[in-house]
Amino acid sequence: MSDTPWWHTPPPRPDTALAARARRRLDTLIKPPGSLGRLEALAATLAAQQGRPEPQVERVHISVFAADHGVCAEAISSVPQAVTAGMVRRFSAGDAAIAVLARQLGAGLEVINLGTLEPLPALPAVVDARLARGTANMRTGPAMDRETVAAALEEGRRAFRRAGDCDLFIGGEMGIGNTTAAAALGGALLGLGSELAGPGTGLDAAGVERKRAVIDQALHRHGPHLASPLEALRRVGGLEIAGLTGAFIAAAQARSPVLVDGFIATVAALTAVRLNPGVRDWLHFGHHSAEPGHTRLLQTLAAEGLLDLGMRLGEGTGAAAAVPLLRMACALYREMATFQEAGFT
Ligand SMILES: Cc1cc2ncn([C@H]3O[C@H](COP(=O)(O)O)[C@@H](O)[C@H]3O)c2cc1C
Ligand SMILES: O=C(O)c1cccnc1
Repeated sequence: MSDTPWWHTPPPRPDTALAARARRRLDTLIKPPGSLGRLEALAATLAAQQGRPEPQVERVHISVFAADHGVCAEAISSVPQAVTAGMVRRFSAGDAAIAVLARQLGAGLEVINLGTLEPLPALPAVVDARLARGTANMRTGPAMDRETVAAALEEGRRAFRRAGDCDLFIGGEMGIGNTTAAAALGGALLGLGSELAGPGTGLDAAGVERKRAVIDQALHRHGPHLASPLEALRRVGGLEIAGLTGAFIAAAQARSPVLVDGFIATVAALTAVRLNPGVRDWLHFGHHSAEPGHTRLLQTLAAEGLLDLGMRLGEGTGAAAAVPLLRMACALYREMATFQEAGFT
């Protein structure tokens, strides 16, 4: 038995020989070299990650982690906290945005309730894994205790394992107040203050100022403890952010490519990379969110979102919207003729 927690175990490296082979093949296809732009790099990277000469993104699984936030007591969101549980019901009913997109893609969708304020009845496609009645208010104390953050990471790993043998994993989140937690956690990881805070669901300028003050007070209160990414996650993060973090690490450890969503999911991805740097090799970024702090997060991860549609919803929607591009990249790679096959000289 080792004392090192599972989330520190480095993932394998993608197969660079397969990536090189894929790039060579791409240059033989009937097009000017490089003319399919980032679709070419996508196909090569997916081949290397999947360990397959012919990459594919047929089987997609989406896990949406949901939880409430004690910091909502500080009036940092434009909507009431009860919307978190309300949306879990809509995910289950199949008429929320991510449920519609999952159907469009033929993707699996599972919701993991890590901590709505009130319990929910048993619902189709919802796993009841409530660890707490939401987090505690980060402004006045740690959001979670040590056991809870470890359990939330573990629930993320379990959710990924339930996804089974998929070609691509997407993690989404639902939690009113979680752009405050994500901005605080991102600020802690980057050694910033509240610069990453933005309107979230729709705060006005005065609301954003209030949100920034709450984040600055929380960061000040937790001070030097935030130097550890796990402590930062525990003190100013959220249950669903920890679930996402655990799922991303587990996916990388199992050689599964991950398509990261917007602002909150990217903070979880950054947390995963800080806990376990090799995770970065397994991440793709679906889009560039309209939440202003996303730009800085993507830069830090040397990442570029595939789409830039002004989306700012979360739930995994910005990642789901990019899946057709990944599918096209794979189809082009697999199905285009080579110059030789086409008889060109
Ligand atoms: C109806 C509704 C559905 C959502 N689905 C995702 N979010 C998004 O908004 C929330 C974060 O924003 P804030 O920090 O400002 O509360 C998260 O639940 C996120 O997933 C939603 C928000 C609403 C209102
Ligand atoms: O980019 C996101 O994920 C986002 C932005 C605003 C609100 N909820 C989610």
